[in-house]
Amino acid sequence: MATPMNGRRFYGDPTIYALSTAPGRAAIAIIRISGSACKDIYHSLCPGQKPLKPRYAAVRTLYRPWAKPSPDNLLDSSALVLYFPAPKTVTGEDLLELHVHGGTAVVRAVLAAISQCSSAPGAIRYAEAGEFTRRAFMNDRLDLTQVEALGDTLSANTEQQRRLSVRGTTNNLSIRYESWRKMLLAARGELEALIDFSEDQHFDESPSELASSVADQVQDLVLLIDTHRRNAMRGELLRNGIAISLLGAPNAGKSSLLNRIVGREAAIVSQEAGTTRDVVEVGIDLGGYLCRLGDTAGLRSAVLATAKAQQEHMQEKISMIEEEGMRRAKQRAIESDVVIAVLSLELEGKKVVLKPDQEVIDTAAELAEQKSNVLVVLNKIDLLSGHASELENFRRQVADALPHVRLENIFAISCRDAEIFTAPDAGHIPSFLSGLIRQFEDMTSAVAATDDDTDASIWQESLGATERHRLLLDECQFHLEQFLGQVEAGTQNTEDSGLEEIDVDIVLAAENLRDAANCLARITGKGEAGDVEEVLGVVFEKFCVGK
Ligand SMILES: Nc1nc2c(ncn2[C@@H]2O[C@H](COP(=O)(O)OP(=O)(O)OP(=O)(O)O)[C@@H](O)[C@H]2O)c(=O)[nH]1
Repeated sequence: MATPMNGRRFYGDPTIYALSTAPGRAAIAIIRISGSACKDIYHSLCPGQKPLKPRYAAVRTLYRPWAKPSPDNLLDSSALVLYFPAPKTVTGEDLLELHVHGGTAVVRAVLAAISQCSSAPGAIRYAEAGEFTRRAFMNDRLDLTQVEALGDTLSANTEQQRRLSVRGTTNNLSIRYESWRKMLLAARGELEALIDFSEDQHFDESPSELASSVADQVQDLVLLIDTHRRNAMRGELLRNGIAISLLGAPNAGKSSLLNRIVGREAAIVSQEAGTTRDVVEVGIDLGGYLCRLGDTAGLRSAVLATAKAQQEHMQEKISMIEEEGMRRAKQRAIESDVVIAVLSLELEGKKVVLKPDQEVIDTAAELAEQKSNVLVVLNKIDLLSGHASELENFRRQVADALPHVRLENIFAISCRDAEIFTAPDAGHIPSFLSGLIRQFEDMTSAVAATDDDTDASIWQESLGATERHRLLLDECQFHLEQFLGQVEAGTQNTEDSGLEEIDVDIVLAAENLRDAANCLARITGKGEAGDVEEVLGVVFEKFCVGK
């Protein structure tokens, strides 16, 4: 059944068909058929009608197969039919497209008719999920990186996911991986020539010169791969969503802010401190970025009491449940891509004060020092009515307490004003959101390989690399570093012992280059058959029937 084609298994039989548009009532439904029986199916459904001109749309009447073309046997009175001959088709096989009227009964009747077009059992069957794309891959019409990008395109929900996946459907990523692989294979070839011919042939370079020039090339490649991996991680933020944590003292207004951002009452807001005990997570599209926004339990120092307890001169102990809530809040913040520390102004008698809890400040300061991903919002600025000039002082106080947070990342807001008023920037929430989206842009734009490399746009496509690519690149980098370590140690030995010949185990070094090249081949699907089959299952899981 299977015949070899371009070194891969050719998926010639059986012919597959499927409804490629969404099921349900619609103006038009498109049925795709791929395989060697396309022409036979056409002649069975459109008996006596003109042959199709390849790649031209034609209007045809569809009848039940093997039946007289009479009104009784009519399936669809006018369908648009297109025929694409192999091999330059989306699947690499003959392809027939039937654009029929989108009524459920019409579609069902045409699908049933297609399955009856051949008397040979199993020659024509309904396609499995992703089978058209699988055939495109098997017939070299798409490589694995393009297949993955296609899967992402189909599941893209936000604008940024769409942009990322559409970029990946070109084969630029594969071209890059292939060029790296070829470079490694050439380097390996040079090294192996040393083993095979060094005894009886003269080389322009001495063995040690050759080893160090190969090491220089490999070193450059390691830098490129490392940049590519960093960009892949940035792309993963777009694909998987940016995790955001709201961190702050009880009653600072975390739940109120979450509700203002989401635009609905996703979290409970209450005057009672400690309302949020566990992480409340909401998925949201912010400016085209998929985000997972988490409201967390309030953080407070053990010695500090709530406002009510303070007034009554008593201290509240932190219960075990609250302690667990705080632990989860901190853990979630550590694991998040962005942390929003919510501080609030409070009324002390008639005076408005900023009394941030030390636990919140310490946690935010530590996070800001480790990664520059902390934004601060100073909430409840409506309490300042009439004393708005004091706001700058409060902002400065926050900046002093959190020196690693940039001043432009400290925002003053009022969740209450945002709730009550309808003005475009009520409560300054939209200004804060613009700042948040700027942070997303910074985190997800491509980085260049070196500081001198000012044009990061050539790295743009690296954002489309998937987690699978990144893991294989990690493995590739490991082998390259092994190689560099061997050359370095060998060169050192040569120098120390005054040897003329380089003391590097060339066989082992070449083996590392081979393993590194193989990792790159596995990314594009040009690896060994077993590897390819293994990833195919994972990649095609995402696909729907008809794609
Ligand atoms: N004046 C004023 N009050 C606010 C503002 N934002 C929130 N509040 C009030 O502050 C109180 C606490 O708000 P929440 O949003 O529940 O605070 P929280 O940080 O989620 O509290 P916990 O769940 O206890 O951690 C509620 O009574 C809110 O109405 C604001 O901008 N101005």
